[in-house]
Amino acid sequence: MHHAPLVIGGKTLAEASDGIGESRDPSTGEVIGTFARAGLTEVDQVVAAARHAFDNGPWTRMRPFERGRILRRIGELMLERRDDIARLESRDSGKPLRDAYWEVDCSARFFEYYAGVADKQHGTSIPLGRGIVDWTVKDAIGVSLQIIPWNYPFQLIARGVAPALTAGCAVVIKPASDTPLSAYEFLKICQEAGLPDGQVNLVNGRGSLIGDALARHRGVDQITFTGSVPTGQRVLEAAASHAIPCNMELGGKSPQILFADADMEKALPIIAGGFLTHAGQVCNAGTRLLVERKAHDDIVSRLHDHIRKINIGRALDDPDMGPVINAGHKAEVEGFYELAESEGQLLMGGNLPLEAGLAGGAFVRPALVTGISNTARIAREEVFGPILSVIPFDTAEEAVAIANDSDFGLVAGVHTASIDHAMHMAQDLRVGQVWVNSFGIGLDVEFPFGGYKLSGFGREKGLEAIGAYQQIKNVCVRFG
Ligand SMILES: NC(=O)C1=CN([C@@H]2O[C@H](COP(=O)(O)OP(=O)(O)OC[C@H]3O[C@@H](n4cnc5c(N)ncnc54)[C@H](O)[C@@H]3O)[C@@H](O)[C@H]2O)C=CC1
Ligand SMILES: CCCCC(=O)O
Repeated sequence: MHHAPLVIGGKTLAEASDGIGESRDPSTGEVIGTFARAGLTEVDQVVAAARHAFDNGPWTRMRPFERGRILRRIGELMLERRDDIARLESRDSGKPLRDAYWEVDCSARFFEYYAGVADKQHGTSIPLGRGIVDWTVKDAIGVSLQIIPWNYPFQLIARGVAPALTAGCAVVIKPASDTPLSAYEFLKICQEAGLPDGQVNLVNGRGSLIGDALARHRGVDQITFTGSVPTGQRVLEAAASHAIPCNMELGGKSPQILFADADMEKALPIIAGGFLTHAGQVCNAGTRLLVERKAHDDIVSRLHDHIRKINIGRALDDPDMGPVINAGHKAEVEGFYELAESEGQLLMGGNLPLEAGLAGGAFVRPALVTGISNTARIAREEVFGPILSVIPFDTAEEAVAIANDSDFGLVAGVHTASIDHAMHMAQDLRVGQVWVNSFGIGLDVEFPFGGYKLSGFGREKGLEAIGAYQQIKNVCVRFG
């Protein structure tokens, strides 16, 4: 049985003021671990520890290339421990084992990538004429609070913490209570790689209690949040109470646009992967399929054949699709199936695993909804489950209009053989990222990621992410 303690200022605390929480395996419902649940007492302690590390610790004074070496070592240690971390993450979050391996590999890539960026944070020199020298420096913003959701806990810690450390920040991590275990593996790796005490701290606990108190704390200088829109809005209110900047990565209802000229054989697994990965519990899941009318019946029949064969099972057995995160979320997803049935036609796939031992698992079946328009609730609301709304269109202009008619604007996929269609979509879609003949490529940490509209603001990944953790200082010197 795993136990995740708090880590504050380098000290490991097995117990905390809000008691002990339990973490369950979504595949079976079994308790697989416990965690020390921080309360308000530890909120003050953890912010003080991060502040102390930032204001007085060695990281701030270390040369950037030396920071880079420690960041690189963190990535190496992740790869050395990938079996243990992937198995723990697969069990705790319910994602198929191969996806958990991908998550660890991707986390290591974040540290490799930002290790190389650490010593390249140049400022600019601004010409103001003779007798004046003016330049900018990129200063670390201070203490970064990272509020993490349950869908990709290990990877989303890496995604935010790597650029924060690269910029010179100290960090407080607040994981989601459904997936509290892998964050402690991350802390152990940081300590072993030589990261100074207090530079990264960990507090598990209730979002509405410690998440809110941390976001309001005057000792926090910046927040990176990934999660739902309503919680993100609460975090923004808390941040506004002391006027600090936030990176918000919220929900989506991302379109995949299929033109009749696309190579259907190639498009099919991409479209399916877009809404089935991690049982649809991905912020950028492609859950609206906009299909050119003449290809509608063909693709629906191919997709239905595909989802009929989906093997659903225990995450550690590496099925096509594992469970959703918990019984409460399963009930919510099933509520959306009922809604879909009342709004259109529901085509189900997969078979629920009924073996002994799996009855307590939070399994749902993948589904397609047809016979709806983009005004249906099922086409507008984020389900965070494996359900694809299929909507026909007649022209490229209509496809863009439907795609953009959404509260969200995270990503979009376009499947076409026409360069004109591809470029038209890339230009006019109101989303943070457009994929052409692909959707969510492998281990890429190099490009920016983030949304328009209710999908949030700020960018994760790539060189753009560093800016969230820096502020610009200008120095102007007159001489002679
Ligand atoms: N964009 C994304 O990647 C994600 C979206 N979601 C969406 O959110 C829905 C609900 O999932 P939840 O786990 O309840 O997500 P949530 O958005 O409530 O939780 C995300 C994180 O925020 C923390 N939190 C909760 N209340 C807080 C507060 N008042 N102040 C500060 N932090 C707080 C949570 O403890 C967790 O660490 C899902 O069904 C899905 O639709 C959930 C997870 C990830
Ligand atoms: C795989 C990256 C997941 C991103 C997210 O759901 O927030």
